[in-house]
Amino acid sequence: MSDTDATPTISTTVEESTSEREAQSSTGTARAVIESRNLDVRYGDVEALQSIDLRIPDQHVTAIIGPSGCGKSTFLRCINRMNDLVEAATIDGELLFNGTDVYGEEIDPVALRRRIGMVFQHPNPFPKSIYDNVAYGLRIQDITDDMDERVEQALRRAALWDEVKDQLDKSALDLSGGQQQRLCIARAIAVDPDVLLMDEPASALDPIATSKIEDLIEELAEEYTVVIVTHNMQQAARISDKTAVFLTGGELVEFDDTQKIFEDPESDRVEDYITGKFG
Ligand SMILES: Nc1ncnc2c1ncn2[C@@H]1O[C@H](COP(=O)(O)OP(=O)(O)OP(=O)(O)O)[C@@H](O)[C@H]1O
Repeated sequence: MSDTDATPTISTTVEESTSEREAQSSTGTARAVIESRNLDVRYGDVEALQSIDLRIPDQHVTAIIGPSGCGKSTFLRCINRMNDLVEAATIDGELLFNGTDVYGEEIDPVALRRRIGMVFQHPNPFPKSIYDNVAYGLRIQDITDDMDERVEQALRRAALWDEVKDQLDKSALDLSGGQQQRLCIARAIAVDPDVLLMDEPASALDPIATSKIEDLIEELAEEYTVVIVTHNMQQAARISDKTAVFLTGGELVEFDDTQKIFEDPESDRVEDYITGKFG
């Protein structure tokens, strides 16, 4: 289905939700931009997520932590329907983006992924120039006006402009790993998404590049909702506002303010995980 065929599109859904946004922000409570209700995911016989109920607040950083195989990436990939590409995956329950079920029949996954961008563990720039990487998403949306300005703004917001402004024609593949990852972030935000999903975005980077990405994530949360999967508990504690702890078996055990999770979790299992007793 093309974007123009999708009725209603994700864009109209977002516009319809403005009154909800205003109503909730007036109470001082962040609106949930993503909400899962009773979400179950299986890959064939493997139960990857069990009855996940989670509300991800607007314009904050939410970290998802937990031991290997507990379903963190699966949850992230459900949000923008990347799991559609996995034949064995079956999904039950509800996953709402601005109040609309992203698995609803009327939703176009390509349009959805423009509103919910994704950055992966290993930087994956296209084998094109720095400029063309950032311009890519805009061109496929037929946005051609003010292209130079849009590319510059995305690179600035991704804290990369000063390092690349004199070499925009250079191949993206010639950048360092950390620069490539910031370029991938610039590519994702050039189309002005609402949500950025990040799957261990710094785990392949050295400490200096990691620190730049962490600073950037905190800045991005002023404009976007960021959901980050990380194995690095210090990183989750440093940069996130909310933390969800998934444990083995695909269970969401606790979700709360990050400070509460790390200083005074309700669950003994979460405390054992945080303090390194397992996982
Ligand atoms: N494409 C797939 N096909 C079959 N099983 C899968 C697939 N992807 C994930 N799984 C299984 O689903 C479960 C959850 O995997 P997932 O990758 O979501 O966990 P994770 O918490 O992100 O792990 P890690 O921290 O190691 O990346 C695991 O048992 C995994 O083996």
